[in-house]
Amino acid sequence: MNILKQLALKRPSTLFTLRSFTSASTYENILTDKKEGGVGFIQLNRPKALNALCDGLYKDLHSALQSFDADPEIGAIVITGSEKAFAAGADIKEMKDKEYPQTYLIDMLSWWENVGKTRKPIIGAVNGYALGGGCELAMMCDILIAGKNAKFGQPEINLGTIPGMGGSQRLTRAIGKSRAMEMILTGEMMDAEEAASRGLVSRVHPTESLVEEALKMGRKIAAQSRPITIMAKDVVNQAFETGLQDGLKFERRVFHSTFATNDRREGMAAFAEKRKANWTQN
Ligand SMILES: CCC/C=C/C(=O)SCCNC(=O)CCNC(=O)[C@H](O)C(C)(C)COP(=O)([O-])OP(=O)([O-])OC[C@H]1O[C@@H](n2cnc3c(N)ncnc32)[C@H](O)[C@@H]1OP(=O)([O-])[O-]
Repeated sequence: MNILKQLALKRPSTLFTLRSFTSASTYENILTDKKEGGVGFIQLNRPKALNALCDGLYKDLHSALQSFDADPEIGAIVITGSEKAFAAGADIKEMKDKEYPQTYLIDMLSWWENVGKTRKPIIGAVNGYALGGGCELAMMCDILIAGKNAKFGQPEINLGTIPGMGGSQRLTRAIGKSRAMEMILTGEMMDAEEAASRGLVSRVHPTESLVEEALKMGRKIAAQSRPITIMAKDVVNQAFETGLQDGLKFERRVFHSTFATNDRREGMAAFAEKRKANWTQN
């Protein structure tokens, strides 16, 4: 492991205090950059395997997410792949020889849930294939937008297995039981327009401009108060993860807690004084 990568793993924020480091990216399976306006950018980068999600890619992604989460200059994160593939699934070649006891013992794939523990909002920008684990990774993002050529699918059934990174749960919640069941049992793909019409993605853009649109959305989010943004993300996630009464109670408590922040005071004062809010992030 080179020295820069060791540093990044030991002290996650060290490398991310630079303004931009596209060319200085220290990861093997992803490219990272700090974009203007406080947006952390992550591009999955295993072109020869259509960004299949090998263990090394997970480690890189997790490390980059932790670094951006810890970086006070970053307010939102964009994850994308290539124009051909967001990610074509878990790495089939890496897992084909595994046996049951081993998968159970290490709770294989459970570590991917760490992506959902990222506190800052993640925008997933999907062009091309988002299949199996790729579709599941996309669904771990907080906002999902798609290029016109995006194709979502859970084709594990064709491999004699089932989704293992949350697909059966998140897809069903996102598009309803019947269509999720159809996709998971037939392995067939869904195109971008249908994904938008069913609420799996919030917008569809031309393939070539998708990343710029994601960055634009990221800049808009990053311009808001950081603590309030994280609170807002938390309450929306509760709607996805709990029943209505629990969710309502949680939302109300977090709403009350915004009154403990200066940014809430500033936001309302700025409105009343007809000026732009000056966030102090506390
Ligand atoms: C455990 C439970 C959870 C399981 C979750 C899963 O995600 S299961 C997975 C669910 N996903 C699937 O079942 C989808 C599997 N993939 C496909 O069906 C097709 O690749 C395609 C339709 C996406 C594109 O077809 P295309 O003709 O345009 O392209 P191409 O096919 O020529 O691929 C180029 C190279 O990429 C390689 N590679 C691609 N995907 C994977 C992968 N997941 N892994 C490893 N490698 C992969 C491919 O082997 C080839 O390498 P080679 O031979 O040059 O060394």
